[in-house]
Amino acid sequence: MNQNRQDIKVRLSLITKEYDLYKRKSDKIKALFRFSQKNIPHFWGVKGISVEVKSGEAIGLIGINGSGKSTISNILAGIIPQTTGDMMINGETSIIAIGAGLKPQLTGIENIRLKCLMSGFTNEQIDDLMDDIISFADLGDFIDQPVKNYSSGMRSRLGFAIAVHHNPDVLIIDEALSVGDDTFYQKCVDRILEFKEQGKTIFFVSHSLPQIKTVCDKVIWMHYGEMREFGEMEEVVAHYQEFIQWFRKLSAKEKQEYQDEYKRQQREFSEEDLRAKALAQGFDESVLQGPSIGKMSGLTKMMVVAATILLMFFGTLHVTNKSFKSIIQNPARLFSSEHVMPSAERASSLDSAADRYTLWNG
Ligand SMILES: Nc1ncnc2c1ncn2[C@@H]1O[C@H](COP(=O)(O)OP(=O)(O)OP(=O)(O)O)[C@@H](O)[C@H]1O
Repeated sequence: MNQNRQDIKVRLSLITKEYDLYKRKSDKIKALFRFSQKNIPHFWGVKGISVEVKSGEAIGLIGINGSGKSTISNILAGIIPQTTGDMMINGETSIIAIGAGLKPQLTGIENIRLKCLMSGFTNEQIDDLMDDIISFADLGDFIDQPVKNYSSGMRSRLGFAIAVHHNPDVLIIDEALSVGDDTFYQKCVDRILEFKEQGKTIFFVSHSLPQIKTVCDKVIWMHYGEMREFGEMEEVVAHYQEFIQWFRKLSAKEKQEYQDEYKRQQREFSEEDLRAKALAQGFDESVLQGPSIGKMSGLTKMMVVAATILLMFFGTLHVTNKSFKSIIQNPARLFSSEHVMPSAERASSLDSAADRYTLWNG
């Protein structure tokens, strides 16, 4: 049992992602100061998934468009926080998604240096790695061009070359192999298989079932924010194909009704539903907590606002050198330019004035 626990590289416990569907950017800022989030439409992109993955396993993420695959890969990579749930990752992660983290204005070489510096490499280490990364990306003269001039396949090559040279413990690949040509695809697959042999963990998001079959041992089938199935690759892929065949046979109206119903469930999913899920899966209450500041309760928000006002008040007192007592006696003094000296300070300043008078006048 202990051995098994040590071997676990990634553990997701009831992970959710709730998106706020703001109409305008300004609504997002306004919401920070609102005590209730009730009037903002919500959408649960991920509705509480739990999974344990071991070292050396390659996990495929499959599912129709909008089922939550990229949301999970972004949470795993730390690009976005989960709304609730626990995530344990034993080691470093690196994500390869088309263009993820690449700065369009910088050249290929500049992007390599920037991403490596951000990952904690020294300039000497980067100099040692640079030729290998450039050779893996195989972009010719384009390596000196700004990334904004790259095709999606070229961005994917650069992203892949950088990520595999970071030597991460957990490699997340989000559709990045779908845009490369056959030669590059084979080079990437070989490197992924090498990683697996070294005991690294791979998460592989793809719509291509042949790619999933080449790379993955196990598969997570995502369906409208739920993990519909997690298990051996062959079995889950077969069930997914059966679903796709069934879905294709539906009429346009039936397809629409099916999608509308699941989307409704994603909009109306509630904390009570999540609590029930936690209970059913044997989790305790702590798994219902999350890191998101936007989801603070009304009381917490009030306390944060009160603390901020107090901080500003005492900060102003400190900067303007006014005493708490004098402001309580006359609050208008807080905004006046008059300097109110605390009594002890006033006494000592009177003493020193008297001393100066004695010194000068004898
Ligand atoms: N920033 C966001 N704000 C609101 N909703 C979002 C946001 N990002 C994703 N979503 C919604 O969450 C759901 C899951 O999206 P996600 O991109 O994870 O799906 P996916 O399975 O990767 O889709 P695809 O196969 O099309 O790439 C979708 O319904 C999507 O519309």
